[in-house]
Amino acid sequence: MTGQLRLDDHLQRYSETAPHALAVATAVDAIAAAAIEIADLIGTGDLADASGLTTSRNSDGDVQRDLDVQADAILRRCLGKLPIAALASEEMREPQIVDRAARICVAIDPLDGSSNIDINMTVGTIFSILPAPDDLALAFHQRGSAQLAAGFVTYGPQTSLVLTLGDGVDIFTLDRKSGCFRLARSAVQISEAGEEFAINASNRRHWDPPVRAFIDECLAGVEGLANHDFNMRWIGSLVAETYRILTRGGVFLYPSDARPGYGDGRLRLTYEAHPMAYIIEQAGGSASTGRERILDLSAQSLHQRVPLIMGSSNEVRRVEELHCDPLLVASVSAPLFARRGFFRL
Ligand SMILES: O=P(O)(O)OC[C@H]1O[C@](O)(COP(=O)(O)O)[C@@H](O)[C@@H]1O
Ligand SMILES: [Mg+2]
Ligand SMILES: [Mg+2]
Repeated sequence: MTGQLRLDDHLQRYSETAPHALAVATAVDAIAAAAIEIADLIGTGDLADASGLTTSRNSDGDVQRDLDVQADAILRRCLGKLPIAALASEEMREPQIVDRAARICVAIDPLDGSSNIDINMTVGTIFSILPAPDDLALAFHQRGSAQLAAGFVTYGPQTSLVLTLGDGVDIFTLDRKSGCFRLARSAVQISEAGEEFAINASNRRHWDPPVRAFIDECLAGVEGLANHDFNMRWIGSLVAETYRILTRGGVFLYPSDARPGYGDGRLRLTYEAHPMAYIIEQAGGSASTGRERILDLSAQSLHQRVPLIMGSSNEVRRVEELHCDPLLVASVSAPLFARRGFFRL
């Protein structure tokens, strides 16, 4: 079937199955239409201009780029025509109540990784679709496990839409000639053991001991307790990192650290960590803060940040073990216990 199935056929089939399914399918279809417009916008014009800073900041204090604002406007226009109860965006201070009678709520990061746009790097759109609760004030305070669907689009060499409707993960690629998304990979699975790690290593001195111990293990490779070598990647774009993990396995970490404002890491729970965690788990991987499963968390505020460690289950589990056990952290740091140390020849 790969290469044959179009996203709209896939959605039509799905929309015949569950109570919220038609609303979810319509929303995904609208996001796909918006993504084609955003891909066109990114693909034309001067990237330096498009990445230009505006004078405004979003609710999280980040300076908005021209493209952040335009991507947000395109998505809101496409989604605004649909029966959606509430819409939340990284670029809006508060959620917008759209249609109180509707069955679903949508949260979006219109342009993820936008600080990279001027260097022609992959950026993307992330989305999370939730059931509409009776009290819409609680729309974006639900646990991640309540999500009905989640996905992201990458604007890279190819424009790809990664989607979970709660039954595995499929990847559709934009066929530019016909202007529609076609199935490229279905039932994507992440390997249990990973051989690549991704973290912004410039923050090493600010990390907590368990994170430092884990990265030290990765760096020690065959000479440490991990017992195999790792490669390292850091793209600085969550969508691109997640796509890589879905393709090659491995682990991504944006942990909390000691810098002011980074006590809960950098990534936002509702429209970054929740949808990515849902996708990663649906592909057989794991997603955690280091102490708790991401999908068990519910946000106290819309733009709440959360430490995010996700990818191949073995590596995520190891990070969790290190968070639970200070003695283990100490043993990793002690040269006597290294694989080729005093007690291990
Ligand atoms: O610049 P840093 O601290 O390495 O952060 C990079 C992270 O920030 C992000 O760009 C945050 O997303 P936004 O661009 O939507 O704010 C992620 O894509 C990426 O993983
Ligand atoms: Mg983002
Ligand atoms: Mg963004």
